[in-house]
Amino acid sequence: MSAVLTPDALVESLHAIGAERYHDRHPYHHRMREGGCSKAEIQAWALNRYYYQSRIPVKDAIILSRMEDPALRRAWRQRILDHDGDAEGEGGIERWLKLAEGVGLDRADVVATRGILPGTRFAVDAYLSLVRERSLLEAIASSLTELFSPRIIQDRVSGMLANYPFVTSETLAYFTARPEQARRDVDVALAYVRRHAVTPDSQADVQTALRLKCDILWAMLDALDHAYGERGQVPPGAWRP
Ligand SMILES: O=C(O)c1cc(C(=O)O)c2c(n1)C(=O)C(=O)c1cc(C(=O)O)[nH]c1-2
Repeated sequence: MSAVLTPDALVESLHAIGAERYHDRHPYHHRMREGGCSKAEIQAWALNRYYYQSRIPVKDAIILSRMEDPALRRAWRQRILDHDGDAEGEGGIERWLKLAEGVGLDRADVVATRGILPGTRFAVDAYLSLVRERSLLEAIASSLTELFSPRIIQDRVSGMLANYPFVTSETLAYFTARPEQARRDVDVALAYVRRHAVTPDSQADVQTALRLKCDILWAMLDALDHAYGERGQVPPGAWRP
């Protein structure tokens, strides 16, 4: 059996997982930021990722429903507000729809998730299953890919603005608020993990949950690459440029 890690060593091991398998290493991400994607590939990314965006508050509501501690619920419920907003026309989901419209998609089609890839659906639904079926500690730990998101967001936004004339900073406004929100989300999740993952088994569970979440994000880009990249195998029923 492996030895128990200090909280700092556990966090270090999580960073090592991110360095190995976060989706900033995926070829689709690199192609996108370097200007190698067609407009259709950018549109496919926006369309498919909307499904992820739309499920995030549902995922957080599942996690919230499993929390017994009011202080933790207070901290966690902010995530739902970030995505749903406080009123019509506000919040991250609305801003993602603006992004999708900005790259030329029809809002109603995006909201209907018509034409999303089977791989996207399976990957995102796996995230919901994970937070429903595994322990609260693992559910919380699975959000820790946000440790790495500020970096990929900066990389993506600067690359897209530099390389695609049809992409504007207004279109990408979704990402403006995210790095700060992600840092705040991570503070809460990491404090919980440091406090509760104090045995070799629970620490291994945390690492496994983070790997699984990295795999989910990776699988989403794999699906896009397979359908809209060089191979161009668009599955039946999926969006065609
Ligand atoms: O742009 C990205 O690459 C990226 C990555 C991630 C992530 O690492 O999970 C999230 C987001 N964006 C994001 O915008 C977001 O709201 C978000 C919520 C969560 C989560 O697991 O609770 N991850 C992410």
